[in-house]
Amino acid sequence: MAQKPKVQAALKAMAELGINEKQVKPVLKRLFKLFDKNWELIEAENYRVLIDAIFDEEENEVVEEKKNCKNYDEEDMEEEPQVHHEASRTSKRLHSSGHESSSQKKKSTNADLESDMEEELPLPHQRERPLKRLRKSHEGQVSPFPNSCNPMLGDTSSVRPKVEKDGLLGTRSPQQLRDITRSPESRAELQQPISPHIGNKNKGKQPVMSKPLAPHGVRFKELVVAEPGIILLPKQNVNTHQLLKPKDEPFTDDMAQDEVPIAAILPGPSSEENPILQDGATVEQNDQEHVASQEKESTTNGIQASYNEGNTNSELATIEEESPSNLEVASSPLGEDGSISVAPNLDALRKTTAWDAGGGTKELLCMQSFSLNGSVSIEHPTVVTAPQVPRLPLSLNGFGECREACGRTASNGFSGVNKEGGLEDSRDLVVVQQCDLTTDDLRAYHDINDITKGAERVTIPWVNEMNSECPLSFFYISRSLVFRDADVNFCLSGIGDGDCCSTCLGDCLSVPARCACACQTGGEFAYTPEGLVKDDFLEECISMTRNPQQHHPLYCKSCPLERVKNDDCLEPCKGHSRRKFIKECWSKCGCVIQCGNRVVQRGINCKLQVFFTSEGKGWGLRTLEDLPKGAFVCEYVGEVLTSKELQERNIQSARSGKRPYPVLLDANWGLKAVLRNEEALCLDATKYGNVARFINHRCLDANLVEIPVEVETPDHCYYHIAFFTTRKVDALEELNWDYGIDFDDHDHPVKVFQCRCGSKFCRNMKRSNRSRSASIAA
Ligand SMILES: C[S@@+](CC[C@H](N)C(=O)[O-])C[C@H]1O[C@@H](n2cnc3c(N)ncnc32)[C@H](O)[C@@H]1O
Repeated sequence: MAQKPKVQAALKAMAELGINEKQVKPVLKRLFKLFDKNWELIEAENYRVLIDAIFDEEENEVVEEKKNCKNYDEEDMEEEPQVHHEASRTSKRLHSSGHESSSQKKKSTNADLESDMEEELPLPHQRERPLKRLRKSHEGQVSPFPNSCNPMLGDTSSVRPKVEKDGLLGTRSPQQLRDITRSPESRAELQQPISPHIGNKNKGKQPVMSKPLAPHGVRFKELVVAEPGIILLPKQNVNTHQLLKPKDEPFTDDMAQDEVPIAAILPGPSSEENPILQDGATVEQNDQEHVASQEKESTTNGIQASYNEGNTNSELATIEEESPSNLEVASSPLGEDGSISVAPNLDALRKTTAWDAGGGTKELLCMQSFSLNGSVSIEHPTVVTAPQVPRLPLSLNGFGECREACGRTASNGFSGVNKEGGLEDSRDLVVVQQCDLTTDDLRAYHDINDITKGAERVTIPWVNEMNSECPLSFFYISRSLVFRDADVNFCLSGIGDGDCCSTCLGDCLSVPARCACACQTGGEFAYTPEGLVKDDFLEECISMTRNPQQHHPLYCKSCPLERVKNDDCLEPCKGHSRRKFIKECWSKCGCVIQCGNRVVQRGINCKLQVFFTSEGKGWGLRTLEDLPKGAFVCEYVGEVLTSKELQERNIQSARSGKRPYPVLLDANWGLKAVLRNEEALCLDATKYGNVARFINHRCLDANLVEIPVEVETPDHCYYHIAFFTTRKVDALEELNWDYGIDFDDHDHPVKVFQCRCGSKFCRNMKRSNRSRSASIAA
C-alpha cells in the first residue's frame, strides 16, 4: 500500500536525520493517535514533536534494556536515573492526557498509518540509536561542563544542554542536524563507544562527557570535575613532577601506584602561609621552595612540628645561642654540674618527673631557616616558658643533614606526640632536668651500638667496663654548624682558580703534573695514595705542635681573644702556633669524588669506640683496629663560634661551673693585620659535636696530631681540624691529642684540669711538682 504523502514526508525528513523508518513509524503512529490525526502539530517546527518522541522512545528502550540486563556497568547505573527522569519529563510534556506505554502502540485508530506501520519492529537491542549519538554529538558542541549529576556542583541543570526542555534539536533545521550528523567530528564520535567506560575508575562519582579535544590533546570527555576549581584528568602514567596536587585531591583507591591523575587546579585562596606558632613565634623560611620540598609538617594536638629530612645542599648550618638566662642544653659529659640537659624521647623518660616537669619548665624552640646559598640556619633555640615538657631539635647531622625537628611547642608545651601518646620518632628529644635522668635513661639515650645515631659512615659503639655511668647527652653532628655570627661563606665564587683544580680529571694523586691544589701544599699533595698523610708533612705538623716556639708563633696586633674581654687595658697577644694546612680538592675541582686528595671530607672510616677510662679522665676514645702512622681518624666537629660568642659562653660556663670544649681556629691569626671578631672563630663541641669530643688530652707525645684542613673556604678563617695518627696506634689504644693547654694560664678558653695523661712530658705534672717544691720551700 502506498504511503500517504504526509507520512512519506515525515519519514523522509527523519531519514535525512539518519533515522530509519522502523524507528519512525511506531512513534509517528502514536503521535497520530495522540494528536487526533492533526498533522500540523506533528509537522510543526520541522517535526520537532516527532523527533523528541522518537528520542524519548529510544531512551525508554535503553532504560528497559538496562533493566533487563543484569550485567550493566556502574556508569549505566549512574546514568539511568537521569535519563529516565528526562524521558519522563518529555513524556509529560507530550502527553498532556496521560502517558501511553509502548504496549499500547499497536492500538491504532488510523488504518492507513497502521497498515503503513505494521511492519515487524526490530528488537530494541538490534536497533541503531542515531538520536542518542546525534544528541551526544550535538551536546559536545554546547557546553564542555554539563554536570548535572555532580553532587559537588549542586543543581547544574541550568548549564546542562536540555535537549527536550530547551528545544535544542528543534531549534535547528534538519539540514543543520544533517550537517552535524555528517560532519567528520560527528562521524568520528559515532564510531566511539556510546558510554565511555571510565565509570569503573570514577565509580560513578563524576560525570564524563564526550567532548571535543581539550588543550593538551585531552578530550573533554576525559575531564572529571572533582571539586569546584579542580578538574581531574583520567589516570595515566605521568611524570609526577608534572603533578599539581591539591591538598585534598580525591585520589581513588583503585589507582595503581604508578598511575596518578593530572589535576589542574584553578587559582584559589592560598590555604597555608608561614606557620605561626601558638606562642607567636614564626618559623623563618628564607628559601620557601627549598623548604616546601624538604620540610615535613605534622600537626598533633594542634602543634606543628617541622623537621627537615634528608639531605640538603647546604654546607653549614647556623645555630644561635640561647640568651644567658636560657637553660643549658647539654652539660659537661663529666657530669660536673646539675644543669638541664637534653635527652631523647624515650619511654623511660615519660615516666620520670621530666614529663611531669609541669609549670614553668623552660622550653627550647629552635628556628630553622635556609639561606639562599642553601646553608641551614638553626636560629635561636629560644627558651620559652610553658607548662609541660617540650621537644627539641635532635641531632644535627652535619652538612645538609639537619634532621632535627625544630620543636615548635604549643600552649600545652607538647609536640610530636602521636595519638596513642607515643612518640613519633625515637630520635626526638625532650628537655629534662639532668638530675632527673637516671642511668637507665642515659643508657637508652645513647645507642650503645652507635653513639653517632647513624650520622657517620661507620658505627661507633660505647662501652663502660668501669662502672654504670653512661655518656651524658649532646647533639651528635658529623659536620660543624655555624652558631650565629661566624663569618663563614661557602661561596663557589669565593674560590679562585688558584684555589681549585677545575681542569683536573680523575684522581689528582695519580697525575704527575702538579695541580693548583697540590701547589697549595708546596707542590706536593699531603696524602699518599693510601690516604695517609705523607711522613715528612706529618713530621713537620707534629713538630709545629710540639715545639711551637721553634716555628715562630704568630702574634696578633690586636688579638681577638683579648679584645673581647672588655678589659680596660688590652693585653698583648700571647701568640698562636704556626700551622701547616692540608688543601683538599672540593666541589670546584674537576677531579672525581674518589680523588685521593679528598680524605677528611669523606668522614670517619676507622673502627672506633667510646669507652670509660680507668685513669679518672672520664670518657675517652679508642681505636678497635691497628692504625698506621698518618691515618685520618676524625675531625673536631662543633658549633662555629666567633671569639665574642666564645667569650660569652665562657662567662656563662664560669657561672655554671661547666667546662666548655672549645678549640680555636687560630691558624691564621696574626697573619692578617686585624681580624674582625666574626672572622676569629672557634669550634665548641659542648652541646653539638662529634666523637672527637671524647678525645682526652695528652701532653706532648699524643698519638694524634691536629692538622688544619682547607676544604671549602680558602681564606683560612674557617677550616677543618683533622686528627691524624702521629705513629702506628695499636688496637684498643686510647686516642689522645695535646690540647695545647698552658696549665698556668687560667685565662685560656680551655679550662685547666688536673691532668692525668700519664705522659712523662706532662706539663701539669711539672707544674704540680713546681708547686710542691714551692710550698716545701716556703
Ligand atoms: C673534650 S673532653 C674529653 C672527654 C671527657 N673525658 C669526657 O668524659 O667527656 C675534655 C675533658 O676531659 C677531661 N680530660 C681530658 N683530658 C684529661 C686528662 N689528661 N686528665 C684529666 N682529665 C682530662 C677534662 O675534664 C676535660 O675538661
